[in-house]
Amino acid sequence: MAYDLQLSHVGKVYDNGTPAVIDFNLDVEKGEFIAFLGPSGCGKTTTLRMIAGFESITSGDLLIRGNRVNDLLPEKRPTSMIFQNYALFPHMSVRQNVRFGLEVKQMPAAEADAKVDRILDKLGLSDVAHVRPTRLSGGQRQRIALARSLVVEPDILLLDEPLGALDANLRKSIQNELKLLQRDLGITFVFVTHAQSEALALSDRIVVMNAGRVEQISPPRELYTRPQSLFVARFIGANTLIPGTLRAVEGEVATLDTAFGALAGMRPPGQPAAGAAVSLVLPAEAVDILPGTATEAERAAYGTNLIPCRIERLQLIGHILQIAVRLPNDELVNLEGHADKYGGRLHAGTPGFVAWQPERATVIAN
Ligand SMILES: Nc1ncnc2c1ncn2[C@@H]1O[C@H](COP(=O)(O)OP(=O)(O)OP(=O)(O)O)[C@@H](O)[C@H]1O
Repeated sequence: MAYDLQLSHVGKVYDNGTPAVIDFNLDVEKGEFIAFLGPSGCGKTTTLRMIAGFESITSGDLLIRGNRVNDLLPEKRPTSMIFQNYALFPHMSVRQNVRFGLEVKQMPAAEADAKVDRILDKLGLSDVAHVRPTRLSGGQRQRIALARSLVVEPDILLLDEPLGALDANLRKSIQNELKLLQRDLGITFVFVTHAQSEALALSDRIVVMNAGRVEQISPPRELYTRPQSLFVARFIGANTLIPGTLRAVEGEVATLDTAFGALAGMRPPGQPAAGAAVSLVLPAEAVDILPGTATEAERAAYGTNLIPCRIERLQLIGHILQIAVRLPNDELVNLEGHADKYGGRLHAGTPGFVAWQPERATVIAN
C-alpha cells in the first residue's frame, strides 16, 4: 500500500525541553480527510507544522508519498498550509493573493493565469478577484485562503483551525463546502481542530491526542461508539462512566461488578485479567429509560443491564424528549429520545430504570 503521508515514531521536544509530541504513528491514504482533535496544548499544531516543515522533527520519520522529508524545506514539500488567521496579504487583490504561490514557483504567466482563473471560479471568487481581501467577509477570506493553498496543487492540504474565526452559521456552511471540495479534488486533507462536532462531521478518521500522545485513531462513528480509553470516553460524545472490576469476558461481551450490581458491555481492547479495574462507558444515545411500571418481560430483555433511577425532569422539544434521571449514587444523567418511543409512559418524579443492550456499551480498562 502506498500512503500519501506517514508519520513513524515522530517526536518533538522544543528547545526549552517541552515534549510536545511523543511517538506519533499514522499512515494516511491518498484522499483521506484526517482530523487532529484534542484539548489545547496536546500537540496538534506542532504535528501539523512538522508535516509542513515549519517545525523540525526531533525523532522518527516523516514520509510523503514514500519519500522521507524530515530535512526538506517547507517550499520543497508537496504540502500547502492554511492558517487560522488566513495570513492573506492585505495590500494585494484577491487575485494577486491567489497567484502569489505560482509566482514564487516562477510558473509561466499564461499557465498561472489559467490556474488562478480556474480556482477562483471553483470557489466562487471570480466576482471579487480585484478587490482587496480586507474588504471581504470572513467566509470569503476563508475561501481566498483555500484558493491560495489549492492553486499550487499540493498533494496534501494542511489546515490549522481554518474555521475558528467564523461564526457558527458560516462555519456550518463552510464545513459542507470544504467536504465537497475535498471529495471533488481527491487530495489528502489534514485538519486541526478542538471542536469535536467539526471533526466528527468532516473526517474519514480522527486522531485524538492527549498531552502529546495519540490516544486513538478511528473513523468518527467508531470513536463515538467504541472509545478505547477513558480519556476518549470523556472527551467525545456524552458518556456516563460507571467504574467497577472485570468479572468475566465471554465472546465479545464483558461483565463487570459495580456499585449497581453486575453490568455488561462490549469487551475492552487488550486482555485485561479478571479483577482488573475497568469502567463501563454508556453513551447517552444507547440508554433506554423504562418506567417503574415496566413489565417483567420488558425488563428481562435487558438482562442485568438495569439500574434503578428516578426520573427527575422531562421536557418535550418538538418530537425530542429530554430526560434527566438520577442514579442511586446521586449522579444526574441527561438523555434524550424520540417522543414516540416513550409514548407518554414516563413521568417526572417517579421511579424508572436506566437500561441498555450490552453491544451498545463498551468496557474499558482504567
Ligand atoms: N515554540 C514553542 N516552544 C516551546 N514550547 C512550545 C512551542 N510551541 C508550542 N509549545 C508547547 O508544546 C505543546 C503543544 O503545543 P501545540 O501548539 O502543538 O498544541 P495544540 O494542541 O495545537 O494546542 P492549541 O489547540 O491550543 O493550538 C504545548 O505544551 C505548548 O505550550
